[in-house]
Amino acid sequence: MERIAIEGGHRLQGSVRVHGAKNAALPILAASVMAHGESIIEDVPDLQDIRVMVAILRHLGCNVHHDGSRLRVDASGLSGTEVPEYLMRQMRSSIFLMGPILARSGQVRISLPGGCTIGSRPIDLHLRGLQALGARIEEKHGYILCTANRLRGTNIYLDLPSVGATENLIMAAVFADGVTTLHNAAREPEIVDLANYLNAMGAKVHGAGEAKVVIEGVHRLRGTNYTVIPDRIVTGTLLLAAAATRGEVELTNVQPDHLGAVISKLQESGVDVRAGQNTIYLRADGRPQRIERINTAYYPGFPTDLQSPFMAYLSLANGTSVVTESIFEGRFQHVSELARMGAKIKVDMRTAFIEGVPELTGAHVEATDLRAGAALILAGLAANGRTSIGNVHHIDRGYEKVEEVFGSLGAKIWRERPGGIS
Ligand SMILES: CC(=O)N[C@H]1[C@@H](OP(=O)(O)OP(=O)(O)OC[C@H]2O[C@@H](n3ccc(=O)[nH]c3=O)[C@H](O)[C@@H]2O)O[C@H](CO)[C@@H](O)[C@@H]1O
Ligand SMILES: C=C(OP(=O)(O)O)C(=O)O
Repeated sequence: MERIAIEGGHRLQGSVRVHGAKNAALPILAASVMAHGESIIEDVPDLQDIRVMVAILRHLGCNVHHDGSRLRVDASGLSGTEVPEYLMRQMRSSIFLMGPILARSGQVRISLPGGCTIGSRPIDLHLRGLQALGARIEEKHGYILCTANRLRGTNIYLDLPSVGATENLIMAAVFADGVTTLHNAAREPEIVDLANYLNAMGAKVHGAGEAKVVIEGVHRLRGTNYTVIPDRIVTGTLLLAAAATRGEVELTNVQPDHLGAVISKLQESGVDVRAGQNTIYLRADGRPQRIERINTAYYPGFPTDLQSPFMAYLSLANGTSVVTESIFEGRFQHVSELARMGAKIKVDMRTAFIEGVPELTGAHVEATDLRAGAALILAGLAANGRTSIGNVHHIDRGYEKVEEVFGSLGAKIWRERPGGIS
């Protein structure tokens, strides 16, 4: 099994370009099955989840050409309506195929998706929304079969602003008869990106990024050219790693507006962060100041995906910080791994109390999920001595060429493969 090794204690310094967003590219690729004609999608990151999505698209009969970060998808010959279980299980985003395939073909058969084990992650809101649009849903032997001759526009009230349910229902509603209004929709930037892509193909989605999204049904979508937004979670991870190593970095291809809550907390911790139009500069000189409170929340609140990297950073703070995880009930698995590196963190239900220590020490640790893995990289970069991180496949789901990116900023980080090093 591969591991990531880090010789800690080197300041991150320099400039790096942030890749396109996984969580935007995945629903956009799922939406591409709705078009007659080729879409050219730019700045798609080279990640394991993307490779799984490409495998699903090909299985469904789409023509997909992968050329660096440019993907050409032509779904004119879409023939399949079923996503096999072994592909469904490999990532959470396989669920995004449900709305588009149902909308285009009138039928879809899937099983429950995989993805990070950070909580129970039900899909009840996706299913109830599709039922409201007129789909029949049968759940049998671990499979979900959705059928509908025609979907009909309606009012849908989401109990909570789920990102995935909002995306699935917007996509399904694009081909519904009449108008669909989605209330209490999620407002994440990735939803705006999906709506922009759909609209570029001829859809009529209004209000994405607000709590009320209105979708006027259309009959057909055409292919288009589209560039995915920069990854705000990768941006945040790089900023935190630079801050934890008391470094100085400039990130390019970023959208600072998407990171308001994170930049504000970084500033509160005492680092100099300045946002340009598509750049962010950060410089950190000493230990972080403690943060009185971080509460993860739906966008534009503090993103749950940056909770664990921020906690790794705060484990070095001057004083005790308090972090509450409000979105996923199982997203503190990094705590016991950070403890192996000398972090002092106590957890009470959904709140962690992080008593900052002057230094972390390298250790043998395991990534339990994608962002927990990112937190361990960050801790390893700042720690004294050598850290070895296992279960690297989690990290590869969300960070492209992770050791090259950090290496280009001066980190001593490499991948160890059984029988060799690279
Ligand atoms: C591929 C992708 O974009 N993943 C992101 C997406 O995940 P994902 O789309 O899975 O997250 P959701 O916004 O749906 O989940 C938010 C909360 O709603 C609950 N819920 C969700 C759906 C449902 O039918 N019923 C239900 O109860 C979940 O258990 C969770 O507690 O948004 C999360 C929240 O920002 C991020 O952490 C993930 O990185
Ligand atoms: C939780 C995440 O991903 P997924 O929803 O794909 O499991 C994430 O990107 O942090």
